[in-house]
Amino acid sequence: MSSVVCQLSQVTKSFTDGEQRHQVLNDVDLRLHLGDTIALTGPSGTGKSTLLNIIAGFERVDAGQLTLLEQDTHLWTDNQWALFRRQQLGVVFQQFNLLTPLNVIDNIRFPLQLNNQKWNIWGDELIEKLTLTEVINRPVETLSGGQQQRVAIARALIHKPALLLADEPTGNLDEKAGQQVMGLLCDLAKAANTTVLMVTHSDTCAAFMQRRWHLEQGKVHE
Ligand SMILES: Nc1ncnc2c1ncn2[C@@H]1O[C@H](COP(=O)(O)OP(=O)(O)OP(=O)(O)O)[C@@H](O)[C@H]1O
Repeated sequence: MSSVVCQLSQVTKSFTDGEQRHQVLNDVDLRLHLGDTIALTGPSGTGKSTLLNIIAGFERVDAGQLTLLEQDTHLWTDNQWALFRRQQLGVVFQQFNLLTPLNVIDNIRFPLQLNNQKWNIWGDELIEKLTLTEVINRPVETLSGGQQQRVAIARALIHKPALLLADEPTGNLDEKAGQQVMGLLCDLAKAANTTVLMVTHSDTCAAFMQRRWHLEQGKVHE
């Protein structure tokens, strides 16, 4: 049995809007093993991004347990969360979220710098496979959407994180660019032995993942 990268046990989360309490997650149990690739689908507003935010430590659970790399996060300090995010987590968003004053190579290098690591052959491979060689010195804001998302994937995987969280990574791309990005994301995550949890509204994108989970009315169903 491969190791467990992320486990949620009876996780509950709600938000308060004025007088109203809105229960988003209701006793959610799930487990991600090393190398899993999972698509998370579900109607708009059901809590898919909230679930990713909880796993990334940007939101805290109301009740239940979140285990990351077999450590209970309940008592993690802000520093422990920062270390987990820096060393073990990659994120890809719909809006790319690149560092716009920087060029392509400096965006990709950024996580390595945070971890005091040097550029290595994996970085060269990422650039080649993501066909970024020609644009390596260009400011990222001058690139197409597809190119920017390929930079975001390189930046998310450069430190070979245990877990990649992707929130509608193809949402801003046309179908052709979206499928290309999905294929590359899957191949490179596999090469890095990175587990992927990806939120998507697209059946085509979900089909790139090994498994699919559906979030509705506070529960995750396989
Ligand atoms: N920080 C917050 N404060 C208050 N309510 C929030 C907060 N974050 C999310 N919510 C609410 O929680 C619910 C779930 O939001 P979330 O963004 O997780 O849904 P989603 O499934 O990702 O939606 P979409 O598919 O439209 O992106 C929504 O009703 C949203 O308004």
